[in-house]
Formats: sequence, C-alpha cells, structure tokens
Amino acid sequence: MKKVSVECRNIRLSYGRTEVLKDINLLIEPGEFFALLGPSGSGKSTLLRLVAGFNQQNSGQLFVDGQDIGGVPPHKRNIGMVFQSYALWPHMTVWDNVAFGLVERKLRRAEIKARVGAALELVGLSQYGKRRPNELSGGQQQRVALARTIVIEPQVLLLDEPLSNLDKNLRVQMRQELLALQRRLGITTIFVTHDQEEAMTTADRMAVMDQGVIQQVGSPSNLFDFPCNRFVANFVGTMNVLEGEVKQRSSKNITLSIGGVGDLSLPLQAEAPDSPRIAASFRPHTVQMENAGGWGDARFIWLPGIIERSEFLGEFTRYEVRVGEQRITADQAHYAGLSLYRPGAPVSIGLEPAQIRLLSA
Ligand SMILES: Nc1ncnc2c1ncn2[C@@H]1O[C@H](COP(=O)(O)OP(=O)(O)OP(=O)(O)O)[C@@H](O)[C@H]1O
Repeated sequence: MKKVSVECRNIRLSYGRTEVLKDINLLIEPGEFFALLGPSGSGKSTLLRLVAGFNQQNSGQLFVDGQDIGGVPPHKRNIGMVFQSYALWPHMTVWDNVAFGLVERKLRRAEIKARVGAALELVGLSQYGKRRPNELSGGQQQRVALARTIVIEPQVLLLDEPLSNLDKNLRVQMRQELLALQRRLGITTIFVTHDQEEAMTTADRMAVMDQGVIQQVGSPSNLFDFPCNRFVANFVGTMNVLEGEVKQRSSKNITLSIGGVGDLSLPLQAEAPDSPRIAASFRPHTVQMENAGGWGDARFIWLPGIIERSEFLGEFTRYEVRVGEQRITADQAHYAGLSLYRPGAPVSIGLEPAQIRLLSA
C-alpha cells in the first residue's frame, strides 16, 4: 500500500465565538505513527475529526498525499477512524461488524470473505467471528474495532483515545500490539491521547497541544530533553523550575539570582529567552544527592537542603527537598540496602549545569 503524508496548513476552527483550533501547521510523514498529546479540551479530537472530514475548518487547508481534500466528504476520504467507544454494532456478530464497510462498498462476496478473514487474523481474533460484541472482553472489542477499520485498507488511520476504556495492564499490552500492527501495515497513523506515557512509548513523533495551539512537535526524547516552554516541560514528565532575575549575561554565561538560593551561574543556551526573568528548569532524575556537607561531582552546583517528604517507589525514591525558599523534586535510584533519607534530614543536592534548560519565567 502507498504510504501517504498528512498536512495541516494554517487551519483554524471555531465553535460559535470560541476558536478551538488556532493556526494549526503540521506535517505528518508517510508511514509515521504520530501522537497528538494534550490535556482535556485542548482540541485534539476536533483536529482528528477534521482530518476524518467530520469537522470543517473555517480557514486553512488539509492535504493528504499532497492533495487538498478540504471539500471531500468523510466516506470518500479513504481514512479510517477508531473511536474511544469502539462504536461496534451490538446486534451483529464480530464477522458482520468487520464486513460491514465492505458490504456497503458492494464488494464481491469472495473478496469480502478473504479480507474479513485476513483482518481478523491480523488482530488475533480468527476464532471469534461468530460472537457478538457483548461476548468479548474490552481488549477483544478494541481489536474488532481496529479490524473493522483496517479491513477497508485506509491510507490514514485515526485513533481517538482507543485504549482509554481498558485497564492499565491491557492498555500496555494493546499499545504494543497496536504499534506492531501499524509497523506491519505501514499506515500513516494519528493517535490522540492525554496520556504522556502512551504517547512517548509509541510515537515516532508527537505534537503537544494546549488551548488549540500546537506548542511543540518532535520525537518523544526531543520533547522530553528540550521542551520549548514550561507547559511542554510539565506535560511531558515532571520538571523542577527555579525562577530568577538575570543578574549578568555574557555571550557564554548567564547568572541568575534565585530567591533564598543565591546566584547560579549557568552556560548560556542559544535558545535561552532574552528576558529579565528566566526559569532554570531540570528533571528530578538529573539531581544528585549527598549527605549534608558532602560534595560529589565537581561539575555540579551543590546546594544545601532539607528533606521535606519522601516517596519510595521501588526503583527510585522521590524526594521533595527545601532549598532556601524553593522546593526541588529529586529522584534517587534505589537498590537493596540503600537507606532512605527521612523528612527533616539535611542533605546536599547537586545540579548539573548541562542538564538545566533556560525557559521563559
Ligand atoms: N460540537 C461542539 N460544539 C461546541 N464546542 C465544542 C464542540 N466540540 C468540542 N467543543 C469544545 O472544543 C474544545 C476542544 O474540544 P476537543 O474535544 O477537541 O478537546 P480534546 O483535547 O479532544 O479533549 P478530550 O481529551 O477531553 O477529548 C473544548 O473546549 C470543547 O468544549
């Protein structure tokens, strides 16, 4: 099957006076597994439904394989969509649910039989053709919904929170199955989720949306390591933020004065904002910890702190540490025999300058 690109160019969409999609520009490459990640109400489903043809933009253009498909109705788009609720027909068997789109397209019986059989085999449900949806588990219903969509051989697969009705273990299993299936078929896929773990573990690239605006697009690791703003930083993982006044700025360094902590001198990054207040941001797992007064790696900036709270999570312990007026989250890897710091314990925490991102305050 030919792999196709999907492109949104300057797309705007309003419901009444509320603009829900604000100048969306996005290029999804042929065969890519692309995740749209964002909080509830950010516009993800609206954008997905627009690609399917169920919503119409007020302005801007939508291209599939380089063709403007703005005026093409949903059933002529060659795009398959799997809904959160699966939307299976309860009175029909699994086989008939999967065959429905092919019957509607008036395909010959022999071809319908071959294609439905192949689709059910692809999702591991060959033995379940005679059952009805209410005789299946949630994961199996999800697979029927997928089979019903891929049987029409769409060029683009749209998935709107397809795993959100499943329990945690099944969700993890199904997302791996989904990815394996997508890789086998090579269908350009757009996957909507508000679960950052789901997006990061599956997507080739992803877009983080907030309030109808695409905040950043990139690979999961790129967005995690180099978030462009505090929204992305906090939506994709946990981020410590120390806001400070810029005291000095040279071509190589920047000195921030941080309330209750003092001055931090950091290497200046090319993309650092040019503003009088800046947020020094770093991930909890990049923070080192030593006994009070202790100094570890000399490349780190060491600060005295007091443990306020600890949470033992098995593989690591998450500490909340008070440093002057600031509170820093520090994750420390755990192994058998390592004793934990208790609340009230004085510690030294180490920040690695190379791991600190300078963002707008
Ligand atoms: N048919 C509609 N009429 C008016 N407003 C709508 C309509 N559909 C969605 N909205 C509004 O548009 C905004 C975006 O909704 P959308 O469903 O796209 O968000 P979402 O990111 O998919 O959220 P969720 O994760 O909760 O599904 C919300 O503020 C929502 O209330």
